[in-house]
Amino acid sequence: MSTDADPDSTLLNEHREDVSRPIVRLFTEYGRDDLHWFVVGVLASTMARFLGLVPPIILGAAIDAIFNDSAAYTLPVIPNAWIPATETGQFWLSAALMGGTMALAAVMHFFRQSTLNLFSHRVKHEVRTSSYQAMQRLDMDFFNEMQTGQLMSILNNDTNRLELFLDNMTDSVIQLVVLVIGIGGVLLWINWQLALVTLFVIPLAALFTYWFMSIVEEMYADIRETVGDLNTRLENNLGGIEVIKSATTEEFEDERVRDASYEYFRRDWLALRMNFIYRPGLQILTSIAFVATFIVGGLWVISGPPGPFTGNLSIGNLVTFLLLTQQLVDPLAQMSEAVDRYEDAKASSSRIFALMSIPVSIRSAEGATDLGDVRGRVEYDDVDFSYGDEEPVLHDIDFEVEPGQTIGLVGPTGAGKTTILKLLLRLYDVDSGAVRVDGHDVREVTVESLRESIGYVSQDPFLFDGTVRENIVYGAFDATDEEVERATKRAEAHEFIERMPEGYDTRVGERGVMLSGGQRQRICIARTILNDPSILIFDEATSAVDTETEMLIQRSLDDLTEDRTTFIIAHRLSTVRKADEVLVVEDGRIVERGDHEALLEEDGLYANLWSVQAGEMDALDPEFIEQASERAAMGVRGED
Ligand SMILES: Nc1ncnc2c1ncn2[C@@H]1O[C@H](COP(=O)(O)OP(=O)(O)OP(=O)(O)O)[C@@H](O)[C@H]1O
Repeated sequence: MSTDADPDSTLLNEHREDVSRPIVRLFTEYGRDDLHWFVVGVLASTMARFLGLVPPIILGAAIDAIFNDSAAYTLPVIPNAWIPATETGQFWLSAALMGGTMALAAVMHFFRQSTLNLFSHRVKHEVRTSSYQAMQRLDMDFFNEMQTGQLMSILNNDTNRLELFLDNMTDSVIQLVVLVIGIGGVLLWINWQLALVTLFVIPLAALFTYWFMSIVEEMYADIRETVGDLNTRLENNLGGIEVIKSATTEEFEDERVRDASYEYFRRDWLALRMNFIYRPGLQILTSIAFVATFIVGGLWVISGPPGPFTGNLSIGNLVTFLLLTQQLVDPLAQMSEAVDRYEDAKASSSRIFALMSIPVSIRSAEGATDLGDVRGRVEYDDVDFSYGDEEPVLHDIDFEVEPGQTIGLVGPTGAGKTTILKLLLRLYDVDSGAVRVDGHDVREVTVESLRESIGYVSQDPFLFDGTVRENIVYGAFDATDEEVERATKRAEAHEFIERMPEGYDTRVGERGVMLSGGQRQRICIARTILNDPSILIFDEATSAVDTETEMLIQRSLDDLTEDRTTFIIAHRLSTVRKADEVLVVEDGRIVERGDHEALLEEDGLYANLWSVQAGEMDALDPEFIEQASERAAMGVRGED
């Protein structure tokens, strides 16, 4: 995985552009199973909002009939026969109806909130687990390109944003739609002419919102990206805290974090500034509607219909109008938040769907069969390989290994040894040629059966946060205590584990930080032994243990490797001395091959490396010394 901040995660962006209607997909693909909760929530929310319209209507009727005595007491829906004849009766009916609808609205709000929250949390859970599943299956090329922080930001921040959106946005939209339709309907029914004065703001608010949305959409996508960059920087620094402290680069890192954080602040601020215009803008529009209704309605009540208006308007009607207009302010003002959340959620879900749509090229082919019992014959047939679009790293790799043989791979750093064996695990596919196991091209068998048959101890042993035991049984979860102990004894790990404060139950810390490099390696070797694979790969697996412990590990591994194909990558040549064949890799090619004795006789690169390690500096070929310093100067493979 890329550990340095590459601000432009092009791979994700390319796919993001192809994602269409992400919000619809959110509902159809992830909300489907819980849609009933959503429907209940929508109904409860709609009911609650409609019930909220009732008290102003009752109040208007009560003012005209009871307090002003200017009209008969009538209510929509309630039959006149049910209405008491006395003013006192009408008064108490009004109080009961207003109290009743408010209480019922509160119950509806309870259902609205609990069901919509349940729906949104479930969708969030589904989206998070699906995006993790999809991500885990992506090719290694993807992890090489993507920043860890970007990925964490998708799995965490983006899914959280969806929840926020589903929680609040649905409700805000319902509130807006119901209130606009409900209030609009009631106002038009009471007095359609005054209603036009009140409702003229609605299309203006819609236009204003459309304009706002078109501007902020890109801004939100930008913000999400900078959050990812900031996360990457923070994660890098926390992971490399030892390097920072020992190199005393705290100030340099302060500066880099400040830069990343400032970039986030800057883009966030740009979007916020738009909000500063949008929110007051909407507020002004709704206030204009309120004041216009008050002026026109007030004049109407005082001295009859003003200007082009006709007909009557009672005080009760005006009070209902003003109360309902006031109710319009809230949802319209909240619309900005809803739009914010919508844009946010759209950017987040398009990132999530983009991640899910990245094609996986390393997967089991259609109709691929399992490898079955592996004998361990391995064949590299004229293999060429390059990482992504970069320069080729391996050229014409061609060798065969018989079942049970032990093969050593040696050569300068960056020569391509690890890469050769990553092709056997099919972490990458060859550019040309083929890698075969027991005669089967690795691309034609299922990836699972291939990888299950291979045990890989990498040069960078990774332990999960958890106990020693949990790390050892990783992949062989049913192993018994006896089996675990047998494996750790073979890996020369049992004794040091026993000496730890809580033995096998000692926690190893994040990435195994509480253990030494050599202890981590031995635990990883034990894990591999326990998984009992047919083919073993030790990539610098004992580089961090002292020579004495390495000798002990090798001795106890001898019977393990005796009848299984084993690859050992080592810089310490004594590690591969007993190998059936040693492949000497230089600059992506196999330049020498043979057993230890034969290679010494050849007097080439291997013989020179051996002399270096044996301390026989005088025996070194001057040409070798010259080439070695060229390689060291270039840092890697000795490319020209
Ligand atoms: N994921 C990657 N993306 C791009 N290039 C890579 C990647 N991994 C390795 N390389 C490059 O491929 C070349 C071979 O690397 P590889 O790790 O196979 O060498 P190696 O012989 O195992 O080195 P070492 O002995 O230091 O472990 C190097 O030049 C390295 O920079």
